[in-house]
Amino acid sequence: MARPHPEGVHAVPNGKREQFGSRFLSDPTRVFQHNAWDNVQWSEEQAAAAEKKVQENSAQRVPQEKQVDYELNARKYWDDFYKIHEDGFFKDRHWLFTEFPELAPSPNQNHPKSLPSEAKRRETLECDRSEDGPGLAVEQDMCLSNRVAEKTGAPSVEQSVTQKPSHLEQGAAEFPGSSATYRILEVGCGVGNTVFPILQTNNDPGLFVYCCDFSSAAVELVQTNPEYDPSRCLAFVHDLCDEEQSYPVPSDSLDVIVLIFVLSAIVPDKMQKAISRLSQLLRPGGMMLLRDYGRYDMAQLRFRKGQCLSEHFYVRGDGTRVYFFTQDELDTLFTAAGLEKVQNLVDRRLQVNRGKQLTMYRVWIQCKYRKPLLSGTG
Ligand SMILES: C[S@@+](CC[C@H](N)C(=O)[O-])C[C@H]1O[C@@H](n2cnc3c(N)ncnc32)[C@H](O)[C@@H]1O
Repeated sequence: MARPHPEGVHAVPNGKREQFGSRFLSDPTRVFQHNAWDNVQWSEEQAAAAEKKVQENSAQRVPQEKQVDYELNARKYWDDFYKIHEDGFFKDRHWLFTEFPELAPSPNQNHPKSLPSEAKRRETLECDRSEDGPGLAVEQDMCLSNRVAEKTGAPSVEQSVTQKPSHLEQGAAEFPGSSATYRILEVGCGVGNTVFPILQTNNDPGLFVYCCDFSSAAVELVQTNPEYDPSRCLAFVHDLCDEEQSYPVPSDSLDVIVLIFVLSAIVPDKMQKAISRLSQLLRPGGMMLLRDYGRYDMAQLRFRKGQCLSEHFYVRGDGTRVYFFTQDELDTLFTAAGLEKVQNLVDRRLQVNRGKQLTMYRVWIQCKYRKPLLSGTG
């Protein structure tokens, strides 16, 4: 262990794998010279202060009837979020291919986005969002998605919510993307900030990308994106907590499943079932990839009293919810689903607002878990 610095940061020890970049703060007087510092480790004092802050902001819980509303109307709160922000909120994440090369095992090296510069990567290695966006109820417009469905041949929003994929009913081998040789599913895809970089970067002709979200507003934005190509991609509405709803692919059919800042959005007691169901879709040797919020991330410390739903689970001002994980919790979720650990890392980053002279300590967790080659998973 390197010696803690009095200001709470110190450089990583020599020889440690530089997973998340390599700008280390060894001289704290230089903190405002760059926008971000990598692999920042916390002092005991800083960790204790974070724990105290969380104890304080979780002392008063959201009343039970409001908790029920946030659960029952979770989809509506996210729909409202996307109707307000459309596709302007989350940034495209071209760092994906550095952290998760499984998404583009044979990338087109000529594509400008396939090999992100370190500067670009620093800029985008986060999922930042407003914690207190206004909640605004807007009536759903299902017609747009149905017009899109007509144009693209994709299932309409209503169809994809209510219809079971026919191949599952009939046991047929045909399903969307069944002729592909490399299948990726992104769950909780939002407006496609992961999907479109994958489609741009991974030029494997055998690639097929499925992506889903329970917000029909988000899925519409994916389907209406000029880069949406139904011969390579299927966007559909799906609630990963809904055990009655089938995915449009059979068991053991996916090479990769991606979860980027989505597991944290669901209620903790539904996480295990959701991961176990997804695990069944992976082919033996297939990988589940996750990046999500870590315990004591700045976003957790910023919550005010009265926004806590249960331990480490909070509701934002706009009604969307977020959980802050430990590495062990994620390990338990994945291993209980029959997967084996390939990677489980914590990324501690110090972001700096040089104009306002502010420091922000971010904590993200990144995991890769594989379905064993010979197993009875589940
Ligand atoms: C923080 S956003 C991340 C979006 C996207 N993965 C990205 O990184 O840009 C969380 C996403 O999860 C979706 N989501 C939340 N709960 C879900 C559920 N039960 N089933 C499917 N999607 C869900 C939300 O609609 C939202 O798009």
